[in-house]
Amino acid sequence: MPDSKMDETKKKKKKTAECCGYPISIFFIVVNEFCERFSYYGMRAVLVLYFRYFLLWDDDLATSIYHAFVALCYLTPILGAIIADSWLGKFKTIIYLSIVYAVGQVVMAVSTIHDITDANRDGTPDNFTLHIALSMLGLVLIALGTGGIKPCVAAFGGDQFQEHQSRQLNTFFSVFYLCINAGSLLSTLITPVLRAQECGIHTQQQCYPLAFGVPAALMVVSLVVFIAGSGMYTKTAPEGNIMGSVCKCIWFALNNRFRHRSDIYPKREHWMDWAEEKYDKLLIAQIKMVLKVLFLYIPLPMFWTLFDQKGSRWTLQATTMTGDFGGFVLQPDQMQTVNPILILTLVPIMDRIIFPLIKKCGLNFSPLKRMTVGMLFAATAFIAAALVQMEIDKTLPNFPSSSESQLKVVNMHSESLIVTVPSQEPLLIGSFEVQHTSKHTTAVSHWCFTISSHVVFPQSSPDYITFDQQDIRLAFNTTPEINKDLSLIKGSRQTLIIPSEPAEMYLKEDIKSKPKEGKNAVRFVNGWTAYLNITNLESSLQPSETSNYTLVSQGMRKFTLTDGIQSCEFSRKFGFGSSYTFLIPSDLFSTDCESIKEIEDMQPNSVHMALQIPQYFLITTGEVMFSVTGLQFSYSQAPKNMKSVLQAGWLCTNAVGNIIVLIVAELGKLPKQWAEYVLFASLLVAVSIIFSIMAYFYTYIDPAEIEAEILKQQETDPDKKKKKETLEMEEKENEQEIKQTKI
Ligand SMILES: CC(C)C[C@H](N)C(=O)N1CCC[C@H]1C(=O)O
Repeated sequence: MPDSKMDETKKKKKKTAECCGYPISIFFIVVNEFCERFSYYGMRAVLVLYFRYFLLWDDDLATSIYHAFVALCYLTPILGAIIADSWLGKFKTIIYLSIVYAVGQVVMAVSTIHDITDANRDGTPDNFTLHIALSMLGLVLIALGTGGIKPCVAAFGGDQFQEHQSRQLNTFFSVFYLCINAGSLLSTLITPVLRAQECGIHTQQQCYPLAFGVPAALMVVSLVVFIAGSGMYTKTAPEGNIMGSVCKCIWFALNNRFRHRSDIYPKREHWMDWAEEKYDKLLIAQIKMVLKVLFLYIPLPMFWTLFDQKGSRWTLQATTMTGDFGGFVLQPDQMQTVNPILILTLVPIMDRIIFPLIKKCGLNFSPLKRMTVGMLFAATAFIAAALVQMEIDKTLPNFPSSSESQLKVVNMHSESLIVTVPSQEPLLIGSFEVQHTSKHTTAVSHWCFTISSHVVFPQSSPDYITFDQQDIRLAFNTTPEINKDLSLIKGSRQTLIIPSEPAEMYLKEDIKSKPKEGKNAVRFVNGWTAYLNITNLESSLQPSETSNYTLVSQGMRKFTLTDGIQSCEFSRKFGFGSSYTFLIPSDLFSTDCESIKEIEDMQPNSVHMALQIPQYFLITTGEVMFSVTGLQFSYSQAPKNMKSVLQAGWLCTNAVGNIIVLIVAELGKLPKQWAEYVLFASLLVAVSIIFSIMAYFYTYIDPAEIEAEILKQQETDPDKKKKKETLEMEEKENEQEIKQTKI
């Protein structure tokens, strides 16, 4: 940094107002971060639902675009850091990119107003292309904004502290992290509630404009708060195109090293020293500092690969568990809020109790050691997740493999039927009853036939089901006897519905995995003599027809059945993740719906979501040790003119982790989920061992001290003038290049 500029900064630093040892400007920065994180996580909480239920995308497209957006948000920090450190400085970069961000949020909120294209006022947009285009534009702007400002805000916060405030500087990063999580916690609780409201000009629909509008408003507040602190900030001016100089210096060092590869040339301590002929010692030393830290970051994405699965695999795991806590019911996706809640409690505990205690015990718990231990905590979290998964697996239904089929027979005929399957006991199926046989595999290797075994009804009269090698054949004791050949779908569960007229029997595919989001799948078989309208079903049910599954949430659910003349109500309490087929008998209305029979296609979840708390506790403890420390470390080890760049490098580890999750999700899973968890835990243990070895060879530095020393040396260095001239020439060349490109 030119000496005049450094003096200017020093002068400004002296003027900063303090409160309890902290610069007052910090208040504006942490409030800004709180609002920004509220805005980001609030918008993210309803994004997939917006894709799925407003834009009507399928699950795969919705989740892919969502993950691509998250990855982009953690890649754009590089851009923000380059703009800040090489061109605008952190303050202006934060302001300009926050404007981009707020505009993005507003565009996103506008894209969710269905009325803007709903000319026929039917409640659905008429021009999806416009809504998609607007939302994609909004998301790109948001990604640019949120990612762009992220490395700058943390580094800008650090810049506010003076040399004598190093203890406060460390606490700042913890408070900064607390604000991130307080903002994200509040918004992930609030925005889904806002979405569930109904609003609209012509028709009332789910209120996405409010769910996206409130985060947009918070982003504007964030910007206003940041500008309000303007007069109090310590603003370090950028030192020209530092990133351009860094790239050129590295390129020159590599080239020069290659040109002098022969043994006749004496070796130099570091390959970057080959830039000494042309470049300033200070720049070379600064590049060395950054490269050393970036090298250390190579194994770190693995931590985020595990961490980011909280939102995907762990939430899926929660959908196979029960969230009934007695007084309140927790939905599977709400389990994720345990992470920010724990952050809010664990950060102060670590900072105030655990770390000071470790220090008192005389142990040197250096930042890199903390990060290694953080990784080990995350690995144990995955072992805990594997143990929970094993418990869940014990309660899951025995789904057919890809070479098996499962069949269940439902008899809605007025008389009992008997079914025989070769090499099995004959089965009696009473009228309006269900019969399931135990698993049976035929001798033919490519054709496995399994009949599930949930409920066993008493057997009384003999009749037969037969099946040949490819298909099954059913014979019924009706006059004349009915024979039916059926082809079962491999890897599927099917129900054979035998209606009041057995000759019209048909197969209906059953649900073959746990219903989504912990909901319950229900369907009805209409044994009533006329069509029926049932609440929650898409269309009316013809006589003998079986409806498709419809998903209902946990709790007491009421169904009204009507044939247009008579009606009755049927209520049932549901747990999580169950599936039922309800048989509607011919005496439906005379029994006031009481005679409806239920078949449990799938048991409700029985393992409690509270069992996930240990894994959340472990991963969050790991996060506090890894992420908060990483943030501090990236700031403290960066040269003053590349603080944002190193913050961006740190955030990049998160982006790469996210991308790995995407790839892993695409590549598919191990057959057993618990095995996948153990695999990830083992990989992270291996990576943390590698990281600890790398950390062992890392020497902590005080960049400011090194920089001051080099500057002092250069004062007396006769070569200094020459190198300064070269640098100035370079800068002029740069400027000319830029001018020419503009022309
Ligand atoms: C996922 C939580 C809502 C937030 C998380 N605990 C967290 O603070 N972060 C995850 C990535 C880095 C950091 C953030 O800056 O959001």
